[in-house]
Amino acid sequence: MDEPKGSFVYTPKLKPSLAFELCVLTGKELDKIHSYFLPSGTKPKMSSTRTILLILGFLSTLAVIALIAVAVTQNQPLPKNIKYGIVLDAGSSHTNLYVYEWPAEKENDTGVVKQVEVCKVEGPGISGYSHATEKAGPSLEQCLQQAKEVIPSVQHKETPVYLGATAGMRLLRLQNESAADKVLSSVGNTLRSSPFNFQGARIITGQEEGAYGWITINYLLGNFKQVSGWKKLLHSLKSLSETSGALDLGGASTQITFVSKDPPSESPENQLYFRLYGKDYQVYTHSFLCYGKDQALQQKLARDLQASTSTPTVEDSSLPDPCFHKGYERSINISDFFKNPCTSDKKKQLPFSQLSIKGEGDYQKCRENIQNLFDKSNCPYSSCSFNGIYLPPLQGDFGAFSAFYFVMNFLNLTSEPNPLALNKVTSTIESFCGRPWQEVKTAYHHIKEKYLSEYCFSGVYILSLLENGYEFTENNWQLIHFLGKIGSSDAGWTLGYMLNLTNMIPAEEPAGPPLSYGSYVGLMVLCSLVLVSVLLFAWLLLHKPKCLQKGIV
Ligand SMILES: Nc1ccn([C@@H]2O[C@H](COP(=O)(O)OP(=O)(O)OP(=O)(O)O)[C@@H](O)[C@H]2O)c(=O)n1
Ligand SMILES: [Ca+2]
Repeated sequence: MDEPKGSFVYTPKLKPSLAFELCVLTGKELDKIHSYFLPSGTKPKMSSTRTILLILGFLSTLAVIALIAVAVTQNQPLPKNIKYGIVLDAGSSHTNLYVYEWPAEKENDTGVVKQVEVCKVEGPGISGYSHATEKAGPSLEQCLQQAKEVIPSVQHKETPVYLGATAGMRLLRLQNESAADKVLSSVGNTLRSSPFNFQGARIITGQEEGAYGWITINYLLGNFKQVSGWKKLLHSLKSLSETSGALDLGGASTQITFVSKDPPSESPENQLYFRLYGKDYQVYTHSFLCYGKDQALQQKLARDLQASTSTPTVEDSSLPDPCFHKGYERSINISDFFKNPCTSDKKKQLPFSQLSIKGEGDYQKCRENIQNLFDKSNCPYSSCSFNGIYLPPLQGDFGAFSAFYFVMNFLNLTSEPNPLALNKVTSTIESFCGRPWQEVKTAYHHIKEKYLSEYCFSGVYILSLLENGYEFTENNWQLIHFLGKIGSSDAGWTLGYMLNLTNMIPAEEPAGPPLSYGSYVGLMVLCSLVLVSVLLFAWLLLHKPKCLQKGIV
């Protein structure tokens, strides 16, 4: 087709509206179209109103496109400015270093901080350096080096580093305060001389350990999420169990933390009050020192020794133990054994310095044996867990982590999303304990002997702690979820500790834009589409194509 000439210059952009009219072309209409292309000087037949409308329509479409383009580009999230934080979990059995990262501009949102690195420090926990306190700090060097490689060097100086020590150091402080101080000062010196921003090395309380574990899992599960509009209404209708309880089992202590319904606490030392993202939480927590799985075993052995000193077996320095596999033997140094505050009250003069433990692999006897660790004889409150410690009625779901997870995961008992029934868990542990040590060792040769030899004891201990100690039953057992990680982050107290110390959890809901970025763009697109449709409709009304007039289409 020849290029149209003349004063009415054909604009290709008008083509779509013309094409629309070409639905039914009569001879008369073709003439009309031809008239658009008449040379200059020839008066086009199209009315001036229609021309104006066409131009207006075209301009509006352009405006809408421009509007969307501007909205999308102008409100694009800024390139990520990442911040980092380091927490060292100085546990009784070992130290872990965690590196967390989060986008700087979203500091107060929920669920934005995630773990990007974990480094297991070689050797024992820092409380294990009580005889060589100056070596505690240097033991952390290798993991600090790893953190230096993960975090960009320009950000080293601004990256906070915290060390929190738990039950191992609480015990060392009870046993030898000056050794505990020296260990803390050694690790403090090492961290101070690292390129990071040292924020302190201290022994955290059992209450803090419980509280920060609870904050960690609820933060990671998104239970503190800020909600608005109709979701807020739904949220307020939900029951109190919108947070998950936290069960933490370490080597030296264990913690239980959950939102309790009972308003006035009978035992104020177990009660914590939080205001997080504009919501109040009344949280029950308790930490049992000496009830971590390593110390519980020490307590059990001390009791067994005490009970059997009069029996001839102990004279030949060997002690049968139903919680170890048949054929397993372990030797224990008696003088070290009773220095521990968890066993010192059971101290006995024994005619030998080494005790040999001989496994029997008997679940029932082991269970009865362990049950004695939980004294249920006196309770000064309306309800107790054990040893006269207040426990309100259990409430909602629980996340069970650390050694709860390590042990249950080894025994294949962490099934999610459908947790196993209590009788299945019991029978699995019972049959595992009944397997001879040689068979277990061969089947799991890749697992450290220290861990492997104790999974029978630990499995029975976990059952006893949850069933006898906290009184979980077959009815609420499946509310316990054994979890190691949530997303990429380990479940534990460290994340909650850092969130708190960096003020990343606000008490009040931060004022944010009423709409999220996605909803904003969506709304813009919708409004624009409505506008275009209205314009198109108006144009159609004023310029009815023949096909519509005749009802052909
Ligand atoms: N794969 C693993 C890893 C650890 N463990 C055991 O789990 C316990 C340690 O649990 P952890 O939560 O790391 O305890 P700590 O933090 O060291 O101790 P605490 O919190 O009491 O200070 C130890 O008995 C350790 O032998 C295990 O059985 N299997
Ligand atoms: Ca721990």
